[in-house]
Amino acid sequence: EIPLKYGANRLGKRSDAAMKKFRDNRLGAFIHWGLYAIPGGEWNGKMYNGAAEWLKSWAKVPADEWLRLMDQWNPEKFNAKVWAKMARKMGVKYVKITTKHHEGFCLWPSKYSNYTVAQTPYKKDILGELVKAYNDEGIDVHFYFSVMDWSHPDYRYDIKSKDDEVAFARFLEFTDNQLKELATRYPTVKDFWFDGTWDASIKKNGWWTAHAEQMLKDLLPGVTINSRLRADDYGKRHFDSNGHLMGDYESGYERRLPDPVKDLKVTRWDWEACMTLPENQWGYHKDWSLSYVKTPLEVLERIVHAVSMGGNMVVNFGPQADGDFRREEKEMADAIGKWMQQYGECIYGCDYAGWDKQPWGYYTHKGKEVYMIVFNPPYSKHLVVKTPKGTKILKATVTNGKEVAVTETARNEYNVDMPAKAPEGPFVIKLQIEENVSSADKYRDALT
Ligand SMILES: COc1ccc([C@@H]2N[C@@H](C)[C@@H](O)[C@H]2O)cc1
Repeated sequence: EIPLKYGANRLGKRSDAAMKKFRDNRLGAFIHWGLYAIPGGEWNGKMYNGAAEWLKSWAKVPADEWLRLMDQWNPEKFNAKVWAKMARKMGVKYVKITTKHHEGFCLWPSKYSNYTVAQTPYKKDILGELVKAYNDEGIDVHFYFSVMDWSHPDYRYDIKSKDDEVAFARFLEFTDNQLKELATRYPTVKDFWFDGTWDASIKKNGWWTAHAEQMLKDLLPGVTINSRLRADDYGKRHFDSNGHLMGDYESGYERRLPDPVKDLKVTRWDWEACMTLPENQWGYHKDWSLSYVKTPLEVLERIVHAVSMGGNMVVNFGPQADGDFRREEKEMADAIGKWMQQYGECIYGCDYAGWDKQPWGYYTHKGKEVYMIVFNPPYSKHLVVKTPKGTKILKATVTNGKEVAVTETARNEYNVDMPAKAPEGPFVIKLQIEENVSSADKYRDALT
């Protein structure tokens, strides 16, 4: 292996209680909220169909002009308790909040910046209100933090001169100060999800990313840090130059998921995916007709898909400038929450089952049970299940308790019957299994 000073500082999954809680949570929500919610994708009468939180970039708005949006920041409908109830009803176990996105506007009254809620008509500490409200509902809070900061004169995309070096060193100190401020003002925070770390300036300062991870872990024992923060001695990101995952979980699955057959390598480490409802929009965009908007069923399938491969899923919400949510997002939270109410046991605390993927849906696993989550019921009315060598199915029950017949059809192959009355939407069959059964079977392999 290549000797590294700033590579992975641990091999394999973390096994401590804090990481177990991160993993068992499984379902989270993202909140992307900042000045970008005010223009909502439109600038000087022109609608931009790129990500609304990137409007400053698309419309080439100078930082001082963009930050004047602060004068309009006064979300009169904002009520952290209402947000927290919506999250609880959706069944999310954690919420990731944009403390500061690329624009540099801080949802907390940072003393290291003039671009914070304290300098707006709203004045109050939005982040503090949200942390308390979510925690009061038993929901963990994670912080999204963008290292790239378009408001800061010392940010550099690359380091090409001594001046760049000096300015960027000041910028990294500013960033350290903000991170320490977040960790000390909000000590119940459970995770930092770094973004805006792809530029050459960061890749040339891999040491700092290792230092930032360690600094937060010293301040908040147990806190989790995403791989996207990290660059090693040679600028390699997420996985170091020896191929080892840096940080505590992989955070590369943004608006995409690993293939359930070809990408089974992801089951070897912890990972968390995040997704949007319209294709590109994380921040509030006033016109969702510009791209396809996923249905609750399509969101649900992505949640189950992630958990079936040992990952977490974070579903994004982009609140309006007034502090309320758009109708589509309220309906999404309701629909997902209803399903999680009935079938959440196949998500929370569950992991990859290690069984071959079948066309009817996904497996998850917890303790001695394997769950079948059926999205595509077959005309045959039989759900084909192939178990690993030595594993037998003892019993199959629909989560309402009714048993369904299980017929062994070949070695380690079964037909699990669809329930007589197929439920309206995706449903769950719970399998009781016995492992390491060594039984001589009546089957002969074909000689070919
Ligand atoms: C240049 O491509 C992107 C796309 C999205 C992002 C940010 N990551 C997501 C989690 C959102 O915060 C989005 O703004 C950054 C760069």
